[in-house]
Amino acid sequence: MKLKVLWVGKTQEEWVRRGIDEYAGRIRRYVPLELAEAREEKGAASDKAKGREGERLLKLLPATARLVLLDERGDQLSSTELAAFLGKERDRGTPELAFAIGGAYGFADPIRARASRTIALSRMTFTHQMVRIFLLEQLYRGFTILNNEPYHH
Ligand SMILES: C[S@@+](CC[C@H](N)C(=O)[O-])C[C@H]1O[C@@H](n2cnc3c(N)ncnc32)[C@H](O)[C@@H]1O
Repeated sequence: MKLKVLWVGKTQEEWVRRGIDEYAGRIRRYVPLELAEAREEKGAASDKAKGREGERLLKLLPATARLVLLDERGDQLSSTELAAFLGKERDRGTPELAFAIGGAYGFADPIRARASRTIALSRMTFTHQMVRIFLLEQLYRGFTILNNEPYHH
């Protein structure tokens, strides 16, 4: 199984880029991982912006990929539940599992309709930049749990 993490807009801060590189490198010890960026829509009303950004995210998504959206209103999982989800997708032969992080206004309905599930990292709202690191760290943690490695306590 391959992983793909999609997001909207450039990574602005150097320290966020370093965090992404760190955890992406760790995840790649377990599975191939691709990171892909959709262009941010600037200067449009929020509904238009999230609609256009959603279309761009969908263009980056392979037809056979299962899509998981990150959204503060989604299902809240523990790290072990996320690990179990990754393991289940791997074992059922999912070729590509994609996680998408929205832009400043979140997701429009068409991309929500394409998703298999929606998960929250917390009920709190984080910046779409910081969620990149939080998600990648949780994916890495999930693989250490699946491999019985001493990272998750
Ligand atoms: C600034 S938030 C968007 C907030 C927007 N008000 C909304 O309704 O989605 C940008 C993106 O970061 C991600 N995000 C922020 N907080 C999150 C959380 N607690 N759990 C999961 N994803 C989160 C989501 O993908 C969201 O689309």
